[in-house]
Amino acid sequence: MRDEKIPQATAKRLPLYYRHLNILHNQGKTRISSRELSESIKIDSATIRKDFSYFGELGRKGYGYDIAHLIQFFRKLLDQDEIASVALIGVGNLGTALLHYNFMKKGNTQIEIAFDTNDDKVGQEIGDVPVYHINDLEQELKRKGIKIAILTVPARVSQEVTEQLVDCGVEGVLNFTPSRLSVPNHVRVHHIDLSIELQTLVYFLKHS
Ligand SMILES: NC(=O)c1ccc[n+]([C@@H]2O[C@H](COP(=O)([O-])OP(=O)(O)OC[C@H]3O[C@@H](n4cnc5c(N)ncnc54)[C@H](O)[C@@H]3O)[C@@H](O)[C@H]2O)c1
Repeated sequence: MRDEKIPQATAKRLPLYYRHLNILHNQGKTRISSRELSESIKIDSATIRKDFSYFGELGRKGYGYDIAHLIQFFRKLLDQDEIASVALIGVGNLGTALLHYNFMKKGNTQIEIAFDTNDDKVGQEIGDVPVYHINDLEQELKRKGIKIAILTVPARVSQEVTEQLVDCGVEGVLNFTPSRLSVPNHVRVHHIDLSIELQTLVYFLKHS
């Protein structure tokens, strides 16, 4: 691999390539051109070639890409052989839906534990995931060595809960709340803001 930083946009597409290559592999395909890959994955072929170029020669001119080789390469790159344990904070409408959604079928992440303040939820198992009281956050996260959290609490408590998470050693937060969170430099926050995605879609429809 070249010794240069991979752009965030490229890094975000890697799991998509990995998932799609597995689908093609399961369909019995053994090799694919960047044009064919582009058509099936709906990303233009110049972007695919540029993304892949960060990792050296993954394909051959006139031959295309060997699918099994690419899968093996991306599996290693994305640490797919290791399962990342995740905690979910806030078992409301969205949190409950995510607990029922089985991440394992799609990748290498698994929600192992959930937390809430509501006594009606604490002690339940939702989608096979146990729900604990937020007061047990530190003890349970440290016991399980969990470093990634999904945040599905109301916006008004999101900063306070994030600070609790950071104090417990969490290094990555997938933030579903509309709040912009302040975190120390070593912590990474990814925002999933559905209203912004929708507004962006509306903008593109109007301006393209
Ligand atoms: N529901 C959606 O479709 C949706 C979509 C996108 C984003 N969001 C965002 O996701 C977040 C959750 O939305 P929702 O509809 O599931 O809300 P909700 O009110 O149904 O659920 C929030 C849950 O968080 C719990 N909670 C409150 N304070 C807590 C704390 N300090 N620690 C732990 N748990 C706590 C509550 O008891 C509740 O179970 C919100 O910030 C919302 O803006 C929701």
